Amino acid sequence: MIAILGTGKMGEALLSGLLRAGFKAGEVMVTARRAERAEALRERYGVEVVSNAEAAKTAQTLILAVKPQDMATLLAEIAPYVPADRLVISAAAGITTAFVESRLGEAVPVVRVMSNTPVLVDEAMSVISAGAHAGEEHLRLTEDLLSPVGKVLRIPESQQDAATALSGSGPAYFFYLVEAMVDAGILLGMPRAAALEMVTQAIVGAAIMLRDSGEHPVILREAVTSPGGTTISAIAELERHKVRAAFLAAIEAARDRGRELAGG
Ligand SMILES: NC(=O)C1=CN([C@@H]2O[C@H](COP(=O)(O)OP(=O)(O)OC[C@H]3O[C@@H](n4cnc5c(N)ncnc54)[C@H](O)[C@@H]3O)[C@@H](O)[C@H]2O)C=CC1
Ligand SMILES: O=C(O)[C@@H]1CCC=N1
Repeated sequence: MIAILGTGKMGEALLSGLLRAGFKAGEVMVTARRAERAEALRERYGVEVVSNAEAAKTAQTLILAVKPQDMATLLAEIAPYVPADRLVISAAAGITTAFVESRLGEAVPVVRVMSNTPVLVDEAMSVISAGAHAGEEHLRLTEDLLSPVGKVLRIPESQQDAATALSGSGPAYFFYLVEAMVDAGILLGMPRAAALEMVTQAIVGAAIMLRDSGEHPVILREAVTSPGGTTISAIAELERHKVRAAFLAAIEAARDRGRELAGG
């Protein structure tokens, strides 16, 4: 039995992924704070919605998907019911395996995961790191849960905040870029729906080329950038507005925020 504790946006995305991957609704239980949320999850997925204590007592694998700010309260609630033969997977930004371990009291195996919302279309990027009491077997179990819904990569825990900033938040930067490009289409007099369709297909095509061609992104960009042509005029403006520097600073800020979250 697998339990997802705190079934918000990420928890629900993981739940739907597990069900698509072949888990039966009877093999997954979830917890939710609000009664309407519990009812919606029950109705949508046919899963049992239980208390955190009940989930901790029953499930062999616990996936903690509350916000970092709510993690201490959740851990205090479940600590009396989590013996050392369970696997605890923490999906929260910033929260270290040591933070979870210190609050569970026993030598519980903890695996830290940072996934992202493309889990909804089985294209997640999930990075995982083992805590002090987690071994190969626990990393394998975590990979088995996550690989049906995307890629899984093992990384040292010291890189988790950087990974959160890159791939955890990554989809948000991409949607932001789409919004900006669609606005540019509007500026040029394009109908919004047509602009969105063009931008979406350009980006999906580019993403698939990047993934499947094995080419470096610089080579792919250069192939679009004709001498004296249109693309270099756009790139010159992006450089003038320091878009690359903005990305470096933005992703560094996200990494720093992840570090702060563990403390508060
Ligand atoms: N949204 C995203 O793209 C990603 C989120 N994450 C991580 O996933 C976690 C959840 O994020 P979101 O889903 O965006 O937030 P959210 O606010 O949608 O979900 C959190 C859920 O936990 C529930 N909750 C809080 N305390 C609870 C408790 N004691 N017992 C039961 N339920 C409780 C809340 O009611 C809420 O439904 C965060 O730790 C975040 O860092 C990680 C990767 C990507
Ligand atoms: O914004 C956040 O804190 C979470 C973590 C990564 C993506 N969303």
